[in-house]
Amino acid sequence: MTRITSVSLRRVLDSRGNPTVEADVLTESGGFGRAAAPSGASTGEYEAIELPPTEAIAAARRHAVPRLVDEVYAGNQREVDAALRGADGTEDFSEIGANSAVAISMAAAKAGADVLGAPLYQHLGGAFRGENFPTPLGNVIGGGEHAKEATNIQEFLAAPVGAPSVSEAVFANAQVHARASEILDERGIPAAKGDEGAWAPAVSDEEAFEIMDEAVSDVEDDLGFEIRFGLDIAASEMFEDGVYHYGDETKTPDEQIDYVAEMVDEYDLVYVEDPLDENDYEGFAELTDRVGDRTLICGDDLFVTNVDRLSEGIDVGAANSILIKPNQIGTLSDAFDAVELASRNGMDAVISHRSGETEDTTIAHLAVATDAPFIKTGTVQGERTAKLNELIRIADDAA
Ligand SMILES: C=C(OP(=O)(O)O)C(=O)O
Ligand SMILES: [Mg+2]
Repeated sequence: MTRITSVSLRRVLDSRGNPTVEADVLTESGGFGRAAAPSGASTGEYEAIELPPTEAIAAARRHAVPRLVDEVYAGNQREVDAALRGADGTEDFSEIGANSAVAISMAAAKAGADVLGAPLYQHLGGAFRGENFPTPLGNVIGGGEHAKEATNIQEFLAAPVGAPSVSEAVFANAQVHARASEILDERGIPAAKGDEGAWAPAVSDEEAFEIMDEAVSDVEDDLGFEIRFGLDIAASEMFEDGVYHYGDETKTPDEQIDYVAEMVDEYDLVYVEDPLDENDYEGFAELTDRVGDRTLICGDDLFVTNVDRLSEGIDVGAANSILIKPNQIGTLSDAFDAVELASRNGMDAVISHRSGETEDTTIAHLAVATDAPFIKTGTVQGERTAKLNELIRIADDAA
């Protein structure tokens, strides 16, 4: 029933206006799945390889499509993803491109779900999923690689941890985003938006902390449930010549650890992603030791959704959380393996978008399927609201 009869690939636009790979998968009983690859700007050094879409499509047509069509069942995700790995033959998908691989992997999952008549989150997560919903981490203020002339810290993320429902959480983040805009106006600070729709004002990180704190407190008072905030520091992007660059100022790795630990306590941060360079397992371990009892220290560029890098991190206690981005590793099976390894070791897996996105909503289903405590997928702006609105629909469907 779910035998794949066709895989087609095309170039479509992503949210930055760049081309990306979209895949359509059809099965013999008429099941259909469509998915598109996202794309990062602050990519980790150890991510699977994204090829220029035209090259990725040509290579996937040559190597992967013949191994899938009439050979593999879309309902068997492990088999689909093993065929993709076999077709590629490298560790990092440098032959067919992680962009082709992830688009096909996700499209096959959707085609499998379509044939089974199950929502994607249930097909991926099983009959017992749909009970728990992730708290959305909403990017409200940001800079780094996502916006020029803005904060050094890449993302200031609202976290409505006390929201009674996923819908109320989604709307709370939108309200924090709107309140941050008012505060910027009150201070006479103009702000464009970055790649993910966060405000990108030319303010210091210190001022961004203050604005975020005020916006979160105001909306918390208004809505009557707990809202905190967190960060994606994306520190690898700041790290050069052994120090972290904050504009003209620098911090040594020890100073960076002290700074992040102080911010965790001063602002009661619930989440800190990539506080240190992607090669500094020991620094991550020291920071996790200091503040890991009261906040999530999450590895994005550190782990790149890769079980080998995660295993190294587990050995030294480098973090208590991992960011999961399917396109960093290339298939849903690999992403699930990383989630499972993390949860077997008491770590939280947070599902995430990329800064370059499409209307694809797979990660909303993935977050519910894996019981993720958080999903990072923006706050406003179409390619972000596509996932947030899908989460609201999933909650309705599961009720
Ligand atoms: C979403 C992120 O940005 P990018 O997709 O640019 O890596 C991130 O760093 O977590
Ligand atoms: Mg990150």
